[in-house]
Amino acid sequence: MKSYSIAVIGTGYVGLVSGTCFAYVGHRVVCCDVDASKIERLKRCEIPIYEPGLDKLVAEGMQQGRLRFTTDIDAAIQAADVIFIAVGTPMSQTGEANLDYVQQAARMIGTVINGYKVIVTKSTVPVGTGRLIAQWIGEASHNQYSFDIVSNPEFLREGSAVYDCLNMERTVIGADRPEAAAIIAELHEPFGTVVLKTSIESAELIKYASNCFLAMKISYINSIANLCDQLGADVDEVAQGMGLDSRIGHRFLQAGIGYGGSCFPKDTYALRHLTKEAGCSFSILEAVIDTNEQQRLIVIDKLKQSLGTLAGKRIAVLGLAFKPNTNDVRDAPSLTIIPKLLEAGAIVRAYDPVAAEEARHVLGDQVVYMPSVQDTVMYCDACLILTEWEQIVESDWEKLHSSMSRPLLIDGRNCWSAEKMAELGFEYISMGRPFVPQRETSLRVPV
Ligand SMILES: NC(=O)c1ccc[n+]([C@@H]2O[C@H](COP(=O)([O-])OP(=O)(O)OC[C@H]3O[C@@H](n4cnc5c(N)ncnc54)[C@H](O)[C@@H]3O)[C@@H](O)[C@H]2O)c1
Ligand SMILES: O=c1ccn([C@@H]2O[C@H](COP(=O)(O)OP(=O)(O)O[C@H]3O[C@H](CO)[C@@H](O)[C@H](O)[C@H]3O)[C@@H](O)[C@H]2O)c(=O)[nH]1
Repeated sequence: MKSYSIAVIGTGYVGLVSGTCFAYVGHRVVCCDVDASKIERLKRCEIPIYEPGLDKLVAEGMQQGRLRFTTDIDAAIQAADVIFIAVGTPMSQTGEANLDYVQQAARMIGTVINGYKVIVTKSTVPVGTGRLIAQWIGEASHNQYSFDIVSNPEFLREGSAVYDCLNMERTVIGADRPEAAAIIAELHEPFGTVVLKTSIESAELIKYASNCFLAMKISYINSIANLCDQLGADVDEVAQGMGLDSRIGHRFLQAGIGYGGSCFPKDTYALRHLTKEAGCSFSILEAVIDTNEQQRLIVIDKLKQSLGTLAGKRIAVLGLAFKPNTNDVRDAPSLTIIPKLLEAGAIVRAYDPVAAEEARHVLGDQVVYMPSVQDTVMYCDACLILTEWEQIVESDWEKLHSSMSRPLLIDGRNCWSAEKMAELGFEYISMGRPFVPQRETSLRVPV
C-alpha cells in the first residue's frame, strides 16, 4: 500500500477522528486548525472531545510519528499529496448550510498551493459546493497549479466514531477524473471497505439523502409511538414486528424524544433549503422536521398531565448530551426541553456524566448541575430521562425511588420495561408504550 501525506483542515469530530484513523492505517497525517488552543491541547495528547477509544489511537499515532497537529496550515497544505477539508458547515438563519469555513479553507489552499493536490471534501456540503471549491481555489491560486476536487462524505456517528471509521461500511468517492478517484480509493484500501465511485454531485447528495432518510425513520416511528399512546399499542413491539421484515430492518426505529445532534437537524434543514432552491417539493422532509420539533415537547405535556402546573416543582433531568457516549450538546433535545421547564416555573436540577459543562455554556446557571444521579433525583417531584447513558439506565432505581418526593419517571428514551418500573413503585410514563399505573405494593427487587 502506498503511504500518502494527508493534511486535514479542521479538527472537529470528523477531522480529528478520520485524520487519526488514516494515520492508524499507515498514512502520514497532519491535522490543522485555526483554533490554536485546541491544537496546543492536542499536541499534549489532550482530546478536546469525549469519544471512546480516540485518546489511545491519537497517542499511538503521535508516538509512531504518523500523526501531527499544527496551526501552520500553509506548510501542511504544501507538504500534502491529499488535503481533507473537514471544517464545520453549520446551519445559517435561513436553514441553508453556511459555507464560510469551507470557503476560507479553499482560499487558504489556493493561496499556498505549490503543486498537484487532491482536495477532498469531507464536510457535509450542498450539491454544487465541489464546483465552488474548485472555483475558489482557482481564483486564489490564479490557476497556476492543477488539482482535483473529490467529494468523500463522512458517515461516522459520534460516540462510536472511531469504530465507525475503522469499520466503515462504504466510502463514496465523487470525482470528475478517474485518476483522482483512484488515489482516494487507494487511500481507503487498508479499511477494506466497499467503494462507490460517483459524480461529485451524486456524492454530495448521497450524504444528505442518507441522513435525511435516517431522520425520516426516527420521525416515522415517533409518529407511530404517539399513535400507540392513543390506541394502547406498544411501540417497541410494533418496531420489533416491523423490523423483522428485512426490507425495513430494526435499526433507527427507537422511539423517543426525537433526533438531535450536530447533523440530523441541520442536514434536514439544509436539504429542505436545497430542495426549495431547486424548485422542487419534498413534503416528506417537511413532515420529518415538524414531527421532530413537536416530539421534543411531548415529555412536557406528559409531565403537565401528571403534575398539573410545573410552577415551583422540582424536576430532575437526567442526560444532557444529544445521545450517549458524547459530550456534544449541539441541538440536543435537553436544550429545548429545559428552557420550557424553566419558563413554566420549574426548578431544574440536571445530570450528565460528561456533557454538563457544555450544556452550562448554553443553558447558563438557572439549572443546578449535579454530580450524580442520586443527588439529582433527591426530593424531586418528577424525573425526566433525556439521554440513555448506561450510567443513568443502570443506576440502582430501587434505591433512587425512595429518595424522590414523588416517584414520577418520564422516560423520553424508553429505557426500561414499564412492568419493571411499576414493580419498583414508580409512576412510569414512556413514549408510545402502555402506561402501567402505580401498584399498591411497595418496592420489589427487580428481576
Ligand atoms: N460531527 C459528526 O459526527 C459528523 C459526521 C459526519 C459529517 N460531519 C460533517 O463534517 C463537518 C465537520 O463537522 P464537525 O462536527 O467535525 O465540526 P466542528 O464544528 O466540530 O469542527 C470544525 C473545526 O474546523 C475548524 N476550522 C474552521 N475553519 C477553519 C479553517 N479555515 N482552517 C482550519 N480549521 C478551521 C474549527 O476551528 C473547528 O475546530 C460538517 O460539515 C459536518 O456536517 C460531521
Ligand atoms: O432509532 C433511533 C436512532 C437515533 N435516534 C436519535 O438520533 C440522533 C442521531 O443519532 P446517531 O445517528 O446515532 O448520531 P450522529 O452522531 O448524529 O450520526 C448521524 O449523523 C452523522 C453526521 O452527519 C452521520 O455521519 C451518521 O451516519 C448519522 O448516523 C440522536 O439524537 C439519537 O438519540 C433516535 O431517536 N432513534
